[in-house]
Amino acid sequence: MYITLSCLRATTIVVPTLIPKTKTSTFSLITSSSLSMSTYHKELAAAKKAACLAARLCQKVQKSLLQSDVQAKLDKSPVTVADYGSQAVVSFVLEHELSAEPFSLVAEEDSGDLRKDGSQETLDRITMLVNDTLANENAYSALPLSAENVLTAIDKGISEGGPVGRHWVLDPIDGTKGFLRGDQYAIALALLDRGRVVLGVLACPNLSLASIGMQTQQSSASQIGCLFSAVIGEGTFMQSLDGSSPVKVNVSAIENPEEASFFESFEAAHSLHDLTSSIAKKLGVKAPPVRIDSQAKYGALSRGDGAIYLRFPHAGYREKIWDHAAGSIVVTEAGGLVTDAAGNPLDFSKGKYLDLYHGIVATNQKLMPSLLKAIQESIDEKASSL
Ligand SMILES: Nc1ncnc2c1ncn2[C@@H]1O[C@H](COP(=O)(O)OS(=O)(=O)O)[C@@H](OP(=O)(O)O)[C@H]1O
Ligand SMILES: [Mg+2]
Ligand SMILES: [Mg+2]
Ligand SMILES: [Mg+2]
Repeated sequence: MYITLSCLRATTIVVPTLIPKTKTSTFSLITSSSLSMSTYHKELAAAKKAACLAARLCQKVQKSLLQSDVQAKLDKSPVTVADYGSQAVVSFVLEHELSAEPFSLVAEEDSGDLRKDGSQETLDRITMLVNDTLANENAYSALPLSAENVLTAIDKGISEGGPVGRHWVLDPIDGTKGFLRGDQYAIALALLDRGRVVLGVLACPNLSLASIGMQTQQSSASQIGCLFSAVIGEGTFMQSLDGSSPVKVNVSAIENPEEASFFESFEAAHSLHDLTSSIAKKLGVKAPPVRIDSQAKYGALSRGDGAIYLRFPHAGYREKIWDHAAGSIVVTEAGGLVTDAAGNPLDFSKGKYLDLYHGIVATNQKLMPSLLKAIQESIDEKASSL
């Protein structure tokens, strides 16, 4: 039996489907034995709803991006009306769907620049986008939101996180540069419970439902827009952003590194492409790197499109938890491993930043030992050549 799951219906339960698993597919469908009410089912439904609504806002903006929609932050990185609007929508929806729980949100954006003189027009545009996005949500009596309400919703993301209690972690648009290019980006939302990631949702509006891996022929007719979701101990699922039934996904089972392909940042400034190419060479990887923006890389990895994700930022860069929290649980619940370059698990309990040895590595359990060895050799060689 099928029941369509709309990701916008916050209370919908995952429903069993009974189609046999194909030999080549890394997807498997949910069986009735896996149907259980998880500890985080309410939070998962709210997170999916928030991410889908935010994705809708982002899609609307990406279709008709105006020059005035884009600004530079203090660190010179770009931010758009969609980053702010997405953060306001997610913050508002989570707080209203889970009103019985204390609400703490660690998020990338804040309203500082929007409160400055000369920002009124931008703020009005964001407020209009947020209200348009939430217009059909009749359950929210607080609508329509004023500009001040929108600023308040954005600033709920001020929490520092940490090892105590629950904290939502949000990147309202991960891969803003990809978003601006019309390429990949993700709305990445996770829940920390006592410092551990227990739930993650990744909305990837420009990612096809079909594989983007090297070996698979891409169909231009493939539907675009994926929603990945994972709850601790329950696996990772993928569905279309407009609400198909979720299918269970698994990371690649490839054991021979020569057959593996790897993902890395599109932006060379975000990861040392020369180091990753040396690692790939040592491993015997034949395929060229697949460079795509954002945590869409984690989503693609979770369904086996590629076998490895390598991320080695330039010296001095500190990774933020919102760039990895949702993606890491999406991969680990699909059977993969996500560690730093020494094989240590990522520690999300330290506040906004991750303390890492060199970089972040994700792959399956079989490939990880040889991958870590190749990484260490490449790091040592690079250090001795300096
Ligand atoms: N110098 C440097 N090094 C490493 N990482 C950086 C750097 N600067 C930014 N960022 C973060 O990278 C996030 C974008 O993710 P990706 O690198 O995977 O995508 S992309 O290739 O850059 O498009 C991006 O996330 P968003 O700001 O949400 O887009 C940043 O948090
Ligand atoms: Mg980001
Ligand atoms: Mg961002
Ligand atoms: Mg940013």
